[in-house]
Amino acid sequence: SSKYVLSQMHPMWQGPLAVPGGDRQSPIDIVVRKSVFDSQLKPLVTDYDPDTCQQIWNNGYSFLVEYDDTTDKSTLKGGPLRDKFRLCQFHFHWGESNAWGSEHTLDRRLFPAELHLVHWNSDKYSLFEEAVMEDNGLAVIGVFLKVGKRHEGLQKLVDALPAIRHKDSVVEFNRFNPACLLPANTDDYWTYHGSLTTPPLTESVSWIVMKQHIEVSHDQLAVFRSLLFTSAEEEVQKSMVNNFRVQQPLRGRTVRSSFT
Ligand SMILES: NS(=O)(=O)c1ccc(NC(=O)NCCO)cc1
Ligand SMILES: [Zn+2]
Repeated sequence: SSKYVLSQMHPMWQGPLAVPGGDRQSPIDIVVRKSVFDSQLKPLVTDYDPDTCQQIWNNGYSFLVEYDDTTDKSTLKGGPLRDKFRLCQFHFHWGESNAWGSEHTLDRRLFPAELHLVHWNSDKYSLFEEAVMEDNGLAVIGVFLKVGKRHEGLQKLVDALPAIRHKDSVVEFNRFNPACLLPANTDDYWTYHGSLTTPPLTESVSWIVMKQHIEVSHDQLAVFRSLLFTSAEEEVQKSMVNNFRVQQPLRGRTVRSSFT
């Protein structure tokens, strides 16, 4: 209806936000031929307990599926990581069209969306809020989405989205195993040191970007775009689209690959 202003550029995304001394900002363009194979990189080991899934909510930037991270029940280790990391939430970034939407790019190639599984170092810290301030306090797995066949595992999440259309809406969400959103091959990835891609943009993230994408249907992605940036009370509603940050300078960082 006319009440909904389509794909208003959300103020937060206009241009790269300068971060004082920000020389390891994310996202970046991964120049595949410039990535360096590192034989020391191990396969990722994820061990997610679907019973730790708690709620799904619209935080005004994306929608988050939050996990109980008070114990080591849903964890990530291996890969480039020395410690054990606890899953706290996952979310996505997407465009208003299938032509763009991802945060990272591969040789400048944009994907329609990108999944982020957010973990914090539970060997060293006792809370996300502590870990987010520390070098390598966080580990985020990035998975590219392409439009194709319907993703059966995603559908349970898609069906919950109409209930959290507006900013700050929350619904209970249980028994979802995020492993179903990982690609078949999780041995091949790129990794680099970077930052959160939304405020506070802290430079505490070991990024692990999967080489293999997952496929979701056009209709499933359209439901992501039916979410709103705005709360129910606001006069003008803004479609939640283009919630990605622009690529940031590499500043001499090396992107390592786990595969040749
Ligand atoms: N897009 S991103 O870099 O993966 C990212 C992850 C977590 C956050 N912040 C966060 O998780 N805050 C506290 C609990 O939600 C912000 C950005
Ligand atoms: Zn993200």
